Amino acid sequence: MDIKTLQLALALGNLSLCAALFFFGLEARRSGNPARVHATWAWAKQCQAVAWLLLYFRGVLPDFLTIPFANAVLFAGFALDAAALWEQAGRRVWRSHLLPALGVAIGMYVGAWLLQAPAGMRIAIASGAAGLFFVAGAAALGRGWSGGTPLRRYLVVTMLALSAAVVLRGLWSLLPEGVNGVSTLAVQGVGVGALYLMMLSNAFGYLLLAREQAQSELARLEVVDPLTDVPNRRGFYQALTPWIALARRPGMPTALIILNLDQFKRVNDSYGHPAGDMVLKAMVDVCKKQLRDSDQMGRLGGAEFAILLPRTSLEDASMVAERIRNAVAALPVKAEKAIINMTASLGVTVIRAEDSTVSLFKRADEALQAAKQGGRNRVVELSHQAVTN
Ligand SMILES: Nc1nc2c(ncn2[C@@H]2O[C@H](COP(=O)(O)OP(=O)(O)OP(=O)(O)O)[C@@H](O)[C@H]2O)c(=O)[nH]1
Repeated sequence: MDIKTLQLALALGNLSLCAALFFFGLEARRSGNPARVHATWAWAKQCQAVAWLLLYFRGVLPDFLTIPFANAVLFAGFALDAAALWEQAGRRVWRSHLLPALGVAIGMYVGAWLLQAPAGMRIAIASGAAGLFFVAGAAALGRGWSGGTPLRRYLVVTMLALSAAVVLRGLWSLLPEGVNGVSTLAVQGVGVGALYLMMLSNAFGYLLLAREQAQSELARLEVVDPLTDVPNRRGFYQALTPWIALARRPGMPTALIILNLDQFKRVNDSYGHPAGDMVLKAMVDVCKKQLRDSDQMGRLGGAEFAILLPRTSLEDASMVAERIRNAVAALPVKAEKAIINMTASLGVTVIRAEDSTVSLFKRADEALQAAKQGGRNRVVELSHQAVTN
């Protein structure tokens, strides 16, 4: 395959990825889920498609377009490829490293062109820059090496090998012509072929990271409440299980508080659902400020929360609950249209040796219902006696 055909294949390959990303974004917007994550990768593909097209038309279009400009756009595309991989790997700090590197690469290449340096020098600069950005991308994939899948490791090794091929092709161009008896065309072919394979490896690597990120987000949402960012019922039960087992052994008890915001339905009805959401988030912040790091708060659903207090007696847990009740009542929540005053009712109990999750929550719920029936804005411990109001 000659170089021109490979350049055209690279342009078309990147263009088809651009088209796929465009339609992916369209679908996402239609389903009300705007695709924000793929923007960097889409830019990378657009830059590369434009650059390869310009390179393909070398000799037809003016030199400044097909040499310095095309290469600068190509470097930007490679840098953005690496950036997209780093973003998918969860590290967005790439800009501080990749942007200066891109600036240096473009500066060196354009400088060499303006100074009319030999073509071999320009090729070496371009290959070095490309190799650097490819290694940066491979490093993003390689972050998960120890726990990585064989596919991930294969892609890292492939990308590193292709980076090495690209850099060696650049170094070869610095050698005096004819030294090795290898045809220049063959070496050029290896270089552009490596770039083609890199386009494919990069796409696989990117999609692999995107899939892993989506999977870990799904796994997180199974146990975390997306609104308040505390464990949901399932997550809270998971955190509770070892403490129920531990309650069968002698030692300090573990306490459980159930908190329900009073008349929360009225907030939604009067100020709207978004205001209700703001109140829920604010309540979590208020409660967390009253808790120790070792305590665990979860959202059981609606306006109901549970708080686990390891190594805490019933008396101490009631004091904490009372502190929370005071804090909730003392802090008005600023919503868009109003300042909302809230109160909360709380039921407190400790885990007993014979408890199961069901019996524990039944008791805590009885205490909570007693607080509601006693007039709300109060704490009741399992003895069903209101300790305060
Ligand atoms: N804004 C918002 N509201 C929610 C959410 N989940 C449930 N709700 C609403 O929360 C309200 C729960 O009210 P309840 O706890 O049953 O009752 P209440 O009005 O607080 O009254 P008492 O508990 O008896 O004091 C219902 O109106 C639900 O529609 C949510 O995620 N956001």
